Amino acid sequence: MIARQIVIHEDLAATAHGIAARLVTSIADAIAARGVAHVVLTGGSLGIATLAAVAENPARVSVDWSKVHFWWGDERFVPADSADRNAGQAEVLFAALDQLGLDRETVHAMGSTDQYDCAEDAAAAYTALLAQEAPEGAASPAFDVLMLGMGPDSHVASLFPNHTRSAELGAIAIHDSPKPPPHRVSLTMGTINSAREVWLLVAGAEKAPALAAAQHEVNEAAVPASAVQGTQATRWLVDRAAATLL
Ligand SMILES: O=C(O)[C@H](O)[C@@H](O)[C@H](O)[C@H](O)COP(=O)(O)O
Repeated sequence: MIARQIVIHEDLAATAHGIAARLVTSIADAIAARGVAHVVLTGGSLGIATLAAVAENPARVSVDWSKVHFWWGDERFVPADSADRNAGQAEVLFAALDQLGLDRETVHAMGSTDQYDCAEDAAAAYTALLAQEAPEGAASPAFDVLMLGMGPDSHVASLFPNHTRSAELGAIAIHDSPKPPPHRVSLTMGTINSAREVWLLVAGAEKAPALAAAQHEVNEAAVPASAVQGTQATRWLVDRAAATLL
């Protein structure tokens, strides 16, 4: 049975700290069970606030961070040092974990315009990297936790309503993104839904209609967030303002 859960927290800060505590515990559980943890990170205000909360969570010292692989659900295809890069914004966590054994070789950033001529090439390289770390016969690691923000339009990763979709596994290039910047790399819905647990991080009143729509019926094209599902659990970790229409 796939667990489906909605947890309502008081506000954005409480949501970030609640998710951080849950994440540290889930990572410790994965390492205890399988010797390794694969975690997919997300940008966005709540996504980055969550990483900052992990960086100061007292339980972080109990995790062997050298056994953790960090991946990304999506990335803006911009220069490596652009403030738009999710990977750069996550330094708030990585810098804190450097002292706790984090191996930067297992922080798998998506490619930038410094490395690749086009988003297609960056996506192909990420697809290859996912396959390299995947168990025999799989296209990507069975992510223990895959976190996603959700836009007010119900987009997740860089999968926007009635925009580019792919039935393939791995990462794809996105162009003409309705939200700037226009060029991005994103995991596909199939790869997102291959994760053991998918957590949707949603805060703010402007998200209330999309959060309600995502619970209503599955419609991947019109409401991408509605189609997200982990193989073991799907958790909507939200704040009170986002939950007003539930
Ligand atoms: O790539 C992007 O443009 C953002 O990262 C985006 O996908 C974000 O995760 C959601 O829109 C939620 O963002 P907020 O938490 O800031 O609302």
